[in-house]
Amino acid sequence: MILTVTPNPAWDITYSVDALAPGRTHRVRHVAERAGGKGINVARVLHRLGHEVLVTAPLGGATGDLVRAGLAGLDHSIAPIRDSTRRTVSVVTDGDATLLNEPGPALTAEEWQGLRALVAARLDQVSVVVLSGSLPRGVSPADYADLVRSVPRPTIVDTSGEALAHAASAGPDIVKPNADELRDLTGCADPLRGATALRSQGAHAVVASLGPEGLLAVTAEGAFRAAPGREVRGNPTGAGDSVVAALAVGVAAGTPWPDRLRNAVALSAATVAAPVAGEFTRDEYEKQLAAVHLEEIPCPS
Ligand SMILES: O=P(O)(O)OC[C@@]1(O)O[C@H](CO)[C@@H](O)[C@@H]1O
Repeated sequence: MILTVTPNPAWDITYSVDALAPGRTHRVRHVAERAGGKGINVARVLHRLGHEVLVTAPLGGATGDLVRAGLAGLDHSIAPIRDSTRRTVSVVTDGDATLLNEPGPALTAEEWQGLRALVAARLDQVSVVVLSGSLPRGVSPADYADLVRSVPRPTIVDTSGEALAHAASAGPDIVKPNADELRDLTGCADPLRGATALRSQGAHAVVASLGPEGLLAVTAEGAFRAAPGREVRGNPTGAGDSVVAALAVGVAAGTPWPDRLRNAVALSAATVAAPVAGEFTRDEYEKQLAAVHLEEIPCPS
């Protein structure tokens, strides 16, 4: 089983509009609402792929009740919290998404320990742990690194800023920043240099998502670039979560890096083609998989 931890889950609202213009009134063409937060999206993708998955998250208030109801069909273990779970809004135009993410509740030390206890209680059934998304207020990057360190299983971390820096130093198997997160953290404009610098801080592998250009990975088996071979337009929200889901499957199965990356790029591109985060069709996934370009590249010295 793959266990996902979503420290700051959300009720995700997706608005589709023709074009986005700040300061103007927008008539929304379509609204989609669902349980979200990165780890929950990862779990949904894993479930669609046929993998056994367990969602863990803190939830509270009326929004937390909505998220809990939205997890029907996914095995989940929830830490109750006093404050209300957040909402996130994704405004989607043709091929682009603008995100408005509320900060979410502050967790007390007891509530964070409650979440950690849920994770610990199920570890004996788990092959890979995915920790994904932002940290709630009240949880320090050091607390987060401590959680990563405490998990005696392969771990994949997708977060940003100080939380990413601390998590990387806790020695996870993979960290997956996007290009902006990598540049902000390492100060390197070149993602290859950035990924190499982040890996030297302790992560065993760094997989950077580069938007339409695909993925760049620096691993113990070498450095690779993987790019989609078929153009996709749609909603990029959740594309990174599909990358993480594919990497988790690859880690669980012990798949070699080039195949992990091919699967990750194809699944991510298929997710962009679907209207809401965490969705994809098998048909698009398979077409994308057949078209991925993968190359091994020299590691910078
Ligand atoms: O605020 P975070 O935790 O960084 O990201 C949350 C979020 O924007 O990420 C997902 C897409 O990856 C959305 O479904 C979700 O609401």
